[in-house]
Amino acid sequence: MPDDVSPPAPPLALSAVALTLPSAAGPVNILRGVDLTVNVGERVAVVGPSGSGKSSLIAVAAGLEDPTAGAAHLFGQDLATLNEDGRARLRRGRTALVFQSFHLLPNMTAEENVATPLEIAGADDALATARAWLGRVGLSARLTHYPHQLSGGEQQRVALARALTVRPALLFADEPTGNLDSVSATSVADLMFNLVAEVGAALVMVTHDQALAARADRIVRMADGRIAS
Ligand SMILES: Nc1ncnc2c1ncn2[C@@H]1O[C@H](COP(=O)(O)OP(=O)(O)OP(=O)(O)O)[C@@H](O)[C@H]1O
Repeated sequence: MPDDVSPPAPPLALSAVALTLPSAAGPVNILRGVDLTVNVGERVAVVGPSGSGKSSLIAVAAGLEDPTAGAAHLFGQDLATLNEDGRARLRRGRTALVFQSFHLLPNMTAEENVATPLEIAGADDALATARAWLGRVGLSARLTHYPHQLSGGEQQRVALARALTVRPALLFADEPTGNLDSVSATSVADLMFNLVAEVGAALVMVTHDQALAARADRIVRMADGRIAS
């Protein structure tokens, strides 16, 4: 390899990240010095007791919350050096989020939900691509159904299609199977791991499910706002 080809920046690098938020009872130290680097294509599970800061870590990593101290880099860019627009541009198309409670737009059909990020990205064939992705997640027969007409597992499969259709380099998933029965959870997890591998995305996944965590390349355990191991 020529000397001037440097390796790609890690999709995510957090260093000494602290997050303190105000509350009626005074400031709460939610994250207390988190160091975490996620490499290209790496799948990381974040586990730990309730309240240990797992969702807050995702919020900072995804640029939804500003760290009080420390630095968060996405694809080598320090988020602190970017304004709101710059962060949105950096995230758009390169990161995606899947939540426990699906977060589909209720007034849009399944295919419209999946097409939306493609339209925002300026794709010409957004609806056709959305339909193809819904086929990939086994929902060809549900294209024009609204979220309330879909089961939880189906809604999460729509959310996965919506997240991955833009072929992000980094997927955040916060309890992606937390609201699903065990059969749906397994099928959503299988799809998520297959699709993440196919698009070459790194994955940062918060979960209470030990079997799901065990499928990751690495498990990070949080306790009291820190990475314990
Ligand atoms: N906006 C906020 N203001 C004050 N405290 C907050 C805020 N958001 C979260 N917290 C507190 O920060 C701590 C960490 O919350 P977080 O949601 O990150 O934990 P978690 O590990 O994801 O928990 P769970 O597994 O229950 O979802 C909790 O004690 C929570 O009450």
